[in-house]
Amino acid sequence: MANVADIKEELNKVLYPGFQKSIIEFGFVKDIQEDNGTCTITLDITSSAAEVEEQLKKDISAVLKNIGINSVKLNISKPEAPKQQSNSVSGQNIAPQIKNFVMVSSGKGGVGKSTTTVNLAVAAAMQGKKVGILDADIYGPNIPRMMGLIGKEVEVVGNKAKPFNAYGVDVMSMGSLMDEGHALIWRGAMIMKAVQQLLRDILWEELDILFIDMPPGTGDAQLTLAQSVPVTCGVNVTTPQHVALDDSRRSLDMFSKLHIPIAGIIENMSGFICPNCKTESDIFGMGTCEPLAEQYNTQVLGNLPIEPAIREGGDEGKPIVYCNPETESAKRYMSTTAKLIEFIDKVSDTASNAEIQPTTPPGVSACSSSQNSSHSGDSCGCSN
Ligand SMILES: Nc1ncnc2c1ncn2[C@@H]1O[C@H](COP(=O)(O)OP(=O)(O)OP(=O)(O)O)[C@@H](O)[C@H]1O
Repeated sequence: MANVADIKEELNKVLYPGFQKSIIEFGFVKDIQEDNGTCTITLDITSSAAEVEEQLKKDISAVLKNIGINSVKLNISKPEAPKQQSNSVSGQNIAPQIKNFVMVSSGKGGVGKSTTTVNLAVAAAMQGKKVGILDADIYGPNIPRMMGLIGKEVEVVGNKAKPFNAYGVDVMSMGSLMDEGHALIWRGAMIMKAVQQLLRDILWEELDILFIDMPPGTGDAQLTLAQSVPVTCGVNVTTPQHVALDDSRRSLDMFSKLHIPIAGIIENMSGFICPNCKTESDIFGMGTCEPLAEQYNTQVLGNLPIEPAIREGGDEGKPIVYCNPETESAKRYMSTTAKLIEFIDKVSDTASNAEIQPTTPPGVSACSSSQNSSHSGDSCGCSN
């Protein structure tokens, strides 16, 4: 009858799949028990792949048969398989301390994307979340003004920059890192580097949600972001006019191509609330985003009216949702944010960027068709 030493000798012949060393040499065999012809082996392996486990079972049974053991019980402990999340085989995440990344996009400029980002972020902080805003709108970084941070110096710790904090929200903007009024001509590779540095070289604390204010359109910044971190979901901001909705479609298509779950559309400048009589009137149209949302199997997260206090809040660095919470707009920002958080909670564990691979060699723009193009506002190379 075979004893534990005999069993160990046989197991020394079992190679770990894909390697030239045995499971004994690797130290994977943690325990061997022999009881009346039944052998119980405890293995601690490093792969979560089912094929590895199957192969080991086959090989161990085969070698033990040689010494008359036909009944083998294997207890294999292995690492948990990584969770399949939304959107790279690389699965890059250069800012793992942040739980959720929300990409705020718009098909075109001037629809209120930055205003919306600020108020959503402040509202989320007011609802108890640890929140940050990354202003990646390199062509028009407006977040410092809207958060009352104009003229504030960036604090550098070691070789990293510390985010500002305003209204309970951590904030960093390209605008705070560039000389004021200094316009840069951004090329594809520069954009990619800037977006990555804003994630990697900023001392972001542990956050529940990082809201990312993207440049308008669908270009290098969007693709780089999706390749660098697992984006939890995307929010599209639009105005209700049909011309704006056409641009929004491109933005929503981009989310789909990048496997980013669409949290919803925010219809901004949806009706006008008169500051005097408080009546709401239709200016650019209202409710036109519902069919668009249906088409993309998503929802309208909220309708924000044109309210002069929203613009004033932006210009003065006093977000309406925090500074004028009694206004209709502030209430709508709060309910829109609650809906967004509900969506984030639903999809949070599924976000990944494992399928998004660089489409061009490092240093070359992934999206621009020409390396010399300075601003590829609406060219999404991801589709090529
Ligand atoms: N609902 C609103 N009511 C009143 N004013 C608004 C509203 N939304 C945005 N605005 C104003 O419209 C202007 C453009 O807004 P904002 O800068 O947020 O747009 P944007 O889409 O981020 O633009 P860009 O992409 O060009 O940076 C700002 O002056 C802002 O205060």
